Amino acid sequence: MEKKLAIALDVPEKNAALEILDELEGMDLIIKVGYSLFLREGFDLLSDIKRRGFDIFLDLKLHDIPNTVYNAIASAVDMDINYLTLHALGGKDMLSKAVEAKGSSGIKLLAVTVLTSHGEDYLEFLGSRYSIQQLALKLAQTAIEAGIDGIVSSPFEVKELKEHIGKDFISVTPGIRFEKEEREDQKRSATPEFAIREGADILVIGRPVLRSKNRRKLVKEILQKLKNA
Ligand SMILES: O=c1ccn([C@@H]2O[C@H](COP(=O)(O)O)[C@@H](O)[C@H]2O)c(=O)[nH]1
Repeated sequence: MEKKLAIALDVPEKNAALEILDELEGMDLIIKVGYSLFLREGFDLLSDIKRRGFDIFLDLKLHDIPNTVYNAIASAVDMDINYLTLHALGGKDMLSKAVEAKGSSGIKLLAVTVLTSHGEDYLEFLGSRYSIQQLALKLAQTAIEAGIDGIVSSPFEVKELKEHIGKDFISVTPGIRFEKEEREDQKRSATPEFAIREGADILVIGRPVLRSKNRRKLVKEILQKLKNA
């Protein structure tokens, strides 16, 4: 598939969001809206995003009992969104119900494996007998078997997932940072070049773009890297 860039619109409210959307208008981008902005601004903001020609990635990271996730996704299919996340940790039954609720709608369901803010120490703390790589693969395999469209992981797991999962899927990688840039809370972060090389299909980037003095220029540069891949 054509490689894409998702901008994480992690800003506190609508005016800040619109300023960024206006700056990026006309570019071939996915706009990722997390639950903090969505809870504050709701569907109106999603319409603003669509009106500017962007695809919408609603990052709600659903994780609940199967029936509740089924109902959430049944509601989501009526909205004009392109991608929606849920946690693979919710298990096979939850993932299968999500796929059932999605039905024939065009929405792409993306399963989050191990958050990019976690390191091996967190799995040790949980008493896991799996490494991050192993757990991400196990969760991704379960999600893809259930019929989920894509997998969210750090760039470090992409190659292994692509090699071991016998089906096509969309690989989505947050945790993107430029060389020598502050990683903040991202423990498994990598450069755009690395993520592309490993086979990621959608790169998700938030703060490095949001804090840039010239967001449009920076986004253009990343899009060029994706185009050249
Ligand atoms: O494992 C995950 C899953 C989702 N995210 C989300 O991606 C962006 C990353 O933002 P940055 O500012 O580039 O760190 C953010 O919205 C997260 O909620 C993730 O980082 N890791």
